[in-house]
Amino acid sequence: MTTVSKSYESHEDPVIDYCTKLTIKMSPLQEELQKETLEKHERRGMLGGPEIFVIGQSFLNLIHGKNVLDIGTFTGASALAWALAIPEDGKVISMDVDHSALDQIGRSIIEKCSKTAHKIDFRLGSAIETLDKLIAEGKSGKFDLAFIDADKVNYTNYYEKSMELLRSGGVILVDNALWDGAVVKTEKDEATKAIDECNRRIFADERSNSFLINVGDGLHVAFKK
Ligand SMILES: C[S@@+](CC[C@H](N)C(=O)[O-])C[C@H]1O[C@@H](n2cnc3c(N)ncnc32)[C@H](O)[C@@H]1O
Repeated sequence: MTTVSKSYESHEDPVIDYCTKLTIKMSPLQEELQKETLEKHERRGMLGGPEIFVIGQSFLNLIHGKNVLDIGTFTGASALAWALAIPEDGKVISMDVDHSALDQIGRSIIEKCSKTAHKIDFRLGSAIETLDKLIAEGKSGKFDLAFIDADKVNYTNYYEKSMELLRSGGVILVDNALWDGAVVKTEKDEATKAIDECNRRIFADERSNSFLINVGDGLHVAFKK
């Protein structure tokens, strides 16, 4: 079985190489952040794939997106990608339980560009709590895109809360939706079961139009009706 590994990892499929080479476009700031993360962080495999960022940026352009939920910050690469794609008055709320990777690597790189940095609001704490707080503050229906990329056991919860917070026509991107192919295996650990459950929940959900694509580590795309 072939699944597509992240484009910054080595793999042996020349067709995938061809596709990613002719898809990935990164700003110098993104290149620096990717390089520093891959060179310096011991959990570098958590870094989002740049082809996923291009897809998300394209959706943001398509739907004229301004307000983004970035669920799982790590070194800030996905937050930076969305900030680069939204207008001056847009906002990315990026959430994580741990800011050590951001403080070690991403924050100083992102802050070099004042035109982009002010668009990102990094929130420390459980993403469930951050999303619930946004709902309690009356922000339901105010967001254009949600990128789900934090702890896998909460994927369905993140999907549900994102559906609540998105406006009609908004898009949810669920990263790692194939989990290196583990979703099709008979034996599944807790994370794999949770991703599989979320994929099936999205497929059955009449509130959205969706498709699951074999790009990167799998990307489930759902447009809120
Ligand atoms: C795969 S990384 C995010 C990668 C990032 N989106 C990117 O594109 O480079 C997942 C992140 O989720 C965070 N995380 C794990 N559990 C969490 C939780 N319950 N709430 C918020 N963040 C969580 C981890 O600390 C980690 O930084």
